[in-house]
Amino acid sequence: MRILVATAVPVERDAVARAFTGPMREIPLPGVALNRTPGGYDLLAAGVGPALAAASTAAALTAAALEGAPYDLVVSAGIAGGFQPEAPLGSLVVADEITAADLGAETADGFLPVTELGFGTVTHRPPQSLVRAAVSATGARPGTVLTVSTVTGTAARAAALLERHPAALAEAMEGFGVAEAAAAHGVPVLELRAVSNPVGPRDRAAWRIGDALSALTTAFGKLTPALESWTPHDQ
Ligand SMILES: O=C(O)c1cccc(C(=O)CC[C@H]2O[C@@H](n3cnc4c(=O)[nH]cnc43)[C@H](O)[C@@H]2O)c1
Repeated sequence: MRILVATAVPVERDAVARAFTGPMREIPLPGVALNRTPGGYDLLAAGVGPALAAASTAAALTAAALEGAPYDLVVSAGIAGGFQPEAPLGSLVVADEITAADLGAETADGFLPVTELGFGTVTHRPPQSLVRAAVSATGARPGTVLTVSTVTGTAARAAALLERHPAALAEAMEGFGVAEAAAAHGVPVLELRAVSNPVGPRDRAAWRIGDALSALTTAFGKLTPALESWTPHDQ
């Protein structure tokens, strides 16, 4: 099983790396660098936001395919804002839906997703069996993880997002981009997030990034055996 784990920034990648023992090997590729674990996981700090995350993930997927050793699974991982009270700080969320929350058009009657404008897609659904395996291994809650290009900073915006996406547990900035790249290569995707801050009014003092990064390390320690025993044919 060849697995690519895409985080946004190096501190998230390093939090994932701490779940593995042994030395990492750096593999430079055009535009990106992979950190390969002794067990063969490739860790990628893919950048912040859906566009850069998609471009970096696509570069890694293309390089692997051209080498004749394509990935079997892509995991989008990192910290996230959690919708309260369902996703408290330090808790884990696994996406059963990865949804681009701000990909569309603002109209006088409200927001229209691109799908209602007649093109594109706004949601990717990871394989249900994989979500179940990840939930059971890590204790994460399953739910929608929104991808946004602008971090929510007001209670009104948080409420508007929840009204449109009642099953949303968390928001982050890369999952949909990573999922688009994976889908273009026909590779399944999973998104795992550790909650570092509440979604809502901006309050930097409320961030618990260290706790979220520790939760991410612990989660990957439990997740990897589950990923390795999962087969893409499971539903
Ligand atoms: O400046 C702020 O108010 C602010 C609040 C929360 C997060 C940020 C970031 O720049 C982090 C972006 C980074 O981390 C993920 N992330 C973490 N929390 C959130 C969130 O509440 N909403 C969206 N993304 C979040 C995200 O995936 C990025 O990689 C700044």
